[in-house]
Amino acid sequence: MKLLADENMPYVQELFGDWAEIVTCAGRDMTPDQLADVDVLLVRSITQVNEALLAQAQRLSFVGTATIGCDHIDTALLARRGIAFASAPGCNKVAVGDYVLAALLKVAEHKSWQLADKTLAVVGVGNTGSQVAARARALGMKVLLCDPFKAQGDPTAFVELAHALTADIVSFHVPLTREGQHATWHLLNESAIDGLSSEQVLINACRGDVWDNAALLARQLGSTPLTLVMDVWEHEPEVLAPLVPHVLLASPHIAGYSLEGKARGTFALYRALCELKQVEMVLSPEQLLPAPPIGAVHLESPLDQGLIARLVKLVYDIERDDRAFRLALGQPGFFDRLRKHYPQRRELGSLQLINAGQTASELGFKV
Ligand SMILES: NC(=O)C1=CN([C@@H]2O[C@H](COP(=O)(O)OP(=O)(O)OC[C@H]3O[C@@H](n4cnc5c(N)ncnc54)[C@H](O)[C@@H]3O)[C@@H](O)[C@H]2O)C=CC1
Ligand SMILES: O=C(O)C(=O)[C@H](O)COP(=O)(O)O
Repeated sequence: MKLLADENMPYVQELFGDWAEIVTCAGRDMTPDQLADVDVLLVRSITQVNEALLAQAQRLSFVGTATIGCDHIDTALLARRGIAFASAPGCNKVAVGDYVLAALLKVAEHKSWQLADKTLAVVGVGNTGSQVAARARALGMKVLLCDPFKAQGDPTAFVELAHALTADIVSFHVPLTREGQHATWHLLNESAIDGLSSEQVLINACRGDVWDNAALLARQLGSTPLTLVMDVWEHEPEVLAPLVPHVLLASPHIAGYSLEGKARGTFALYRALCELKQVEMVLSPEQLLPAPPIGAVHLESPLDQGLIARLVKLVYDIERDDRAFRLALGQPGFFDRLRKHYPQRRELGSLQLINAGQTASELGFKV
C-alpha cells in the first residue's frame, strides 16, 4: 500500500509505517501525477482535494484530513468515486480553547479589563465554540451563544447574530460555508463592521474568509478602530499586510496547533483506516506524546485573573506567536514557514495545578 501524506502531519510513520510505504510532501505542492499510484492520501487544510488533484488517482481508496474543517475537500466527488473519507472532528478543539483563553487574557491586560465584568459572544457553538464558552464562564464572563442550527432545538439558549455583535468580545467558530441561509462567507461584512463600537473586540480562530478583511482594514484606518485578534486570514497564505499593524494579536492559523491536537488529528485517520481495513489498533494517542516540559505547579494563592494569565503563559505564550508573525511578515513564504516550524506547544491540560479547584479544571488545567 502506498500512502502520501502532508509533511506537517506528525506521527504518520509511527501509526502507518507497518502497513504502508510512506511518501510525504508539502501540502500545497501535491500534484495529480504524484497520486497516480497512491492508495491512501492524508492531508491538512491547505490541500484542495478536487477533480484536478484526483485526475490521475486510479488506486485511491481512502482520503483523510487531520483537521476539523473540511472546506478544502470535495466530499461529493469522493462519494461519487467510492473513495472512503474521514476527517478529525474535535481533534484540536482544546487547542482552540487554549488559544482564545490566552487571547482573552491578553485583551484584558491591554484594555485594563476585568473579564468577569464583560460579555463574550460565541458565534458557532460546536466543538471549538463550546470550549471557548466553557472557559469564558470559568473566568466569570457572561456568555452569549449564537448558532442558528443549534437554536432550532433550543431557541431560548441562543441569540441572533445582531445581538451577539453587541457583546464586548465576539469570538467566531463557524465552518466556512458559501451556500444556504446561514452561509458564513463574509458573515462579518462591511455593514456588520460599521455597526460595531470602537470598544469592542473581535476574535477569529476559524476561517479567514468569514471576515471581510478589506472592510476591516477600512474600519481600522478610520478614527474608531476595533480591537482585533486574528489567527486566520482571507486568502491564506497571503495576508493583507496593511491590516497587521491594526491587529492586537496576529498569528498564522495555529490556534489548533497543540501537539496533542495534531496527534489526535493523525490518530483519528489511523482509527478510521483501521476500521475500514478491519485491522486492530495497536497504539493510542497518549502513547505518541512526550512528557510535558512542566508537569505540575503547587498553588499557594487563590486563582485570580493575574495568576490565571501567568499560569496560561507558562504553558502557551500567545505573544510569542504574535512576535514571530510580525517579524516574519513580508518575507517570501513566511506564513507556511511559521506553520511548518511551529514550536511544540502543549495544552493547558498537560500542566497539573495542585491545590486548585473546579475553576482551574474548567479553564482546561489538570487538577
Ligand atoms: N484556526 C484553527 O487552527 C482552527 C480552525 N478551525 C475552524 O473552526 C471551524 C469550527 O470548528 P468546530 O467548532 O470544531 O466545528 P463544529 O462543526 O463542531 O461547529 C461549528 C458550529 O458552527 C455552527 N454554524 C454554522 N453556520 C453558522 C452560522 N452562520 N452562524 C452561527 N453558527 C453557525 C454549526 O451549527 C456548528 O454548531 C472549523 O470548521 C474550522 O474551519 C477548527 C480548528 C482549528
Ligand atoms: O482543524 C482545522 O480545521 C484547522 O484549521 C487546522 O488546525 C489547521 O491546520 P492545517 O491543516 O492548516 O495544518
